[in-house]
Amino acid sequence: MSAPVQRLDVRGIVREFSGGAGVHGIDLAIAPGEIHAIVGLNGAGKTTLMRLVLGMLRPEAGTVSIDGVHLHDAPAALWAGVGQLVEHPLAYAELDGRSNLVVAARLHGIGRRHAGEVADRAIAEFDLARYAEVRASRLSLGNLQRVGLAAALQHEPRLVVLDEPTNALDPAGVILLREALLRRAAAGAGILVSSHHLDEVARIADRITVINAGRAIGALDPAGIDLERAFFAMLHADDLERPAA
Ligand SMILES: Nc1ncnc2c1ncn2[C@@H]1O[C@H](COP(=O)(O)OP(=O)(O)OP(=O)(O)O)[C@@H](O)[C@H]1O
Repeated sequence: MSAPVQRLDVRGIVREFSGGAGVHGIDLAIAPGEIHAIVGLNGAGKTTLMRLVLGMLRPEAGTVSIDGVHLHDAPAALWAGVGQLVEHPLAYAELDGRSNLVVAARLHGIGRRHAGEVADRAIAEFDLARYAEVRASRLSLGNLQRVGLAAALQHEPRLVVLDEPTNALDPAGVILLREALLRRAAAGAGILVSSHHLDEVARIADRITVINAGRAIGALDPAGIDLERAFFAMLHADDLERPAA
């Protein structure tokens, strides 16, 4: 029997910056229905890895496949099945929240007739009704983040990539996002998420990969009891083994 197609399959990906920073050969796979979290200190390479996965950065070596399709062969339609929030929330400052969502839905291949309906569902899902008609430029950071997350998830992507998505969220937003991700995973999406909040990650992730100095150095057990201690022990052992360049 052939191996099932992974939502995301990253093999030996490398992108090095001057001074030795970057990503130095990471393998990572996400099966349908799986939530895979990456954790690491500031500058470990999480965002760089996500930018490589999304084709925003070109790798020097290694491959990325989404649903079995190599990125360099990827038709535009493949991106309609991806939802991402890496760096700034997608938002046109002069458009209100709902209009931003309609534009994002259209960009992800949702037809004109359905885009409004999709946006309205996302507004309900992220509790944005009060802000639907507020210009993006006037939204608080957290509400802008909610709009960005809604835009990343509303078209029901098969692969979701989110970089530190809870950073600007209030506790209610954190819960809404958690539920939104669990629903997508239950429906078969693969989800890659980075975070600095080990406890939050442990609540939703099936797998947690630790990134240090541009490498994947091990996994944390989401059901483990003292994730923080295990995390720092892993970093410490890796730093001893491979002193900083
Ligand atoms: N375009 C670039 N040119 C040079 N160096 C870069 C570039 N992009 C990232 N880096 C460096 O690569 C390393 C990894 O950065 P990256 O943003 O991937 O880390 P991160 O794990 O996402 O960190 P954080 O938790 O702070 O967001 C850092 O040392 C960063 O300064």
